[in-house]
Amino acid sequence: MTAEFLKGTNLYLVGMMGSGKSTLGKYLAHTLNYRFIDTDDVIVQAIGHSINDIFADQGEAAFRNIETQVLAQVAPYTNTVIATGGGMVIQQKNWSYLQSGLVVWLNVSIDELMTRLSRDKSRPLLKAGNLRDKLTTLLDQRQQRYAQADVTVTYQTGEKVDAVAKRTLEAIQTFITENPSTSSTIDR
Ligand SMILES: Nc1ncnc2c1ncn2[C@@H]1O[C@H](COP(=O)(O)OP(=O)(O)O)[C@@H](O)[C@H]1O
Ligand SMILES: O=C(O)C1=C[C@@H](OP(=O)(O)O)[C@@H](O)[C@H](O)C1
Repeated sequence: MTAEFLKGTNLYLVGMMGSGKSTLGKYLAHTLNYRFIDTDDVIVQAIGHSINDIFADQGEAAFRNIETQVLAQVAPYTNTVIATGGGMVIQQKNWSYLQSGLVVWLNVSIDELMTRLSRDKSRPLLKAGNLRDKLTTLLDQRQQRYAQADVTVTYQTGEKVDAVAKRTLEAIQTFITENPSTSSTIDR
């Protein structure tokens, strides 16, 4: 599929850990013939350590700085789907990069995130304590930021990635039709 309406604009996927940004991002990139980048993967490759180890050795603040640097590096690209880490939205300065493209919030319920993440060991912020409490606290802190996205796609129970992707592209198309000046990769 060539999505003429996108005009090469990058798509940034934001949302909670486990919301499916990487899964949907790969699918969308394949569908659109776009490149796919996962900012966490870029960080792991650049630093040579897992996200868990970076948090443990250098702390969250250092991770957030690296995350911003990676975002700054990928922002000039075009024709790219970028799956961001769940905390990318926290820092306001990151929004200047995110808004160089089109931002999509993958909004997934805490119950669904619980199902997906209950056995996960790769996410340092979920390591200790009660998973539901942690997710609820993080979502409370971040929800307003996620809601700054151009497009919100709310996951419907049981929906497979192809169905989520179809709805995402429809929502993006509607957004661009209603906001024609935002479909350019420059001067947003
Ligand atoms: N539509 C979906 N339905 C069910 N499980 C999903 C869906 N999309 C992703 N997942 C699963 O949820 C987990 C987290 O997905 P992932 O893409 O890594 O999320 P994120 O990149 O947002 O952290 C993975 O196990 C993935 O297979
Ligand atoms: O929500 C967060 O603060 C984080 C989300 C993770 O990415 P995913 O959203 O891809 O799991 C990763 O960047 C790190 O563990 C911190």
